[in-house]
Formats: sequence, C-alpha cells, structure tokens
Amino acid sequence: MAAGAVNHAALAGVRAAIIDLDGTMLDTVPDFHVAINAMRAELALAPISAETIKHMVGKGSENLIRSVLALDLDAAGVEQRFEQAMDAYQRHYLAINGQHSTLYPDVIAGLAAMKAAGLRLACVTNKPIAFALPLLEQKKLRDFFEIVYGGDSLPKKKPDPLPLLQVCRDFDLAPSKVVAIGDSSNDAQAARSAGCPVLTVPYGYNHGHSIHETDSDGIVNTLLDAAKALQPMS
Ligand SMILES: O=C(O)COP(=O)(O)O
Repeated sequence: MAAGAVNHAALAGVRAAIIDLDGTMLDTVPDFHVAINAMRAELALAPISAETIKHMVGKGSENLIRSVLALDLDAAGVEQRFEQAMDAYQRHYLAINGQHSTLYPDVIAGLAAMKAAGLRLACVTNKPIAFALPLLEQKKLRDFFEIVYGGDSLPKKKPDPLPLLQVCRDFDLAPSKVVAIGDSSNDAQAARSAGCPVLTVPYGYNHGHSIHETDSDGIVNTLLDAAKALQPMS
C-alpha cells in the first residue's frame, strides 16, 4: 500500500495499539553498532558497518549475534563462539544502552495523541526486556505503556502472534480491536497471524526490504500520522 493510503475499514473500532520499539520509536542501530563492534573486538574480529547491522535487527538478540558471527565463521564456528559473543555483546550493550539512539520524529506527539484519543497502549519488542525497559525509561516513553513485552518475556517472539495475542487477552479485547504498528514484515506477519490490523512506518529497518513489499493496512509516515489514521474511533 502507498504511504498515506490507509484501510480505514480495517481500523474501525480499534481500542488499543501495540507499538514496536527498534526502528519504530527509536533509531537504535547506532547503539547496536557500538556494542557489536566492541564484542567483535573482544573476539578479534574486524569492525562492521552500521548499514550491515541495520538489516540484521528485528528478530531478537540470538538471531542478531548469530548473523553477525556468520559474516566471518561457518555454522560450527558460529555455535562455538556464540556464548562468548553473546556474553560480551550483552555486557557492552547494557553499558551504552540508549546513549547513541534517537527518537524518530513525532513519536512522543503520536503516543500522546493516541492516549488522548483513549487508546490503550502496549509495547511489544523482540529486544530483551532487560534492554527494553531502561531504554524506554531513559527516552521518557515508559509511562505511555500499560504493558511492555520483550523478546524473552514470553515463550515465543514476533513474527509468532503469541505476544500480540497475549496483549489482546491482557486488554480483554478481540484482536480486530488492537492495531499493531511496526517497521518490518516481522511485525506485520505477527499481526496478520494474530488477526490484528497493522500499520507500518517506512523509516525503520525491515531486514533490507522496502516496506512497500510488506502486507499491511497502511503505511504511515510517523506515529502522529498513525494516531490521525485511528481517529475518529467508533
Ligand atoms: O530484535 C530486536 O532486538 C529489536 O526488535 P523490535 O524491532 O521488535 O523492537
């Protein structure tokens, strides 16, 4: 769907929104870049570019670290170094979490507008919860959300629908009343499998693909545009 064209019928009656974190609210690639290259230095591996990392973000830490190691190592080598790499990565990430990350335009205004319109808000990210919560606090986002689930909060993460369905249960709402908003096919697939409508933003990561290739109920340029697309609510 083209940016700005929104399937209003699919969004009618929406009462809550599930918002993704990395690539949707915050540009966190600069944090990933610093932590991953610090980890790679410990493992005597050469630094890699932010652009390379950008395409690997969104499917959780394990997937990210395996993808980063696979740039240099075969499958057996990846498994052999995985634990050491993960320990180093987590230590470095927690030490700099948020320091290099920035809010995308109109995130706070968008969340405030959704709240003002009476929408209940949850954040569902594949980021580990121990990274996600301090980051949300630091960027003054935490208080917008009644619920925050990280990639390790529940038995399955996006693109599995489970975290989205858990939010629907928590809010006691049918999935058709809960819109998911994210930057990637990972978010859209989870939403489609859960039966939630989905809006995407075009500025995030999406594993190196154009967001126009992703099935959604509309592409919104900012979270403020998402809030406008969700009004008037029935
Ligand atoms: O994979 C991650 O760490 C971030 O994932 P998210 O896009 O679901 O926030």
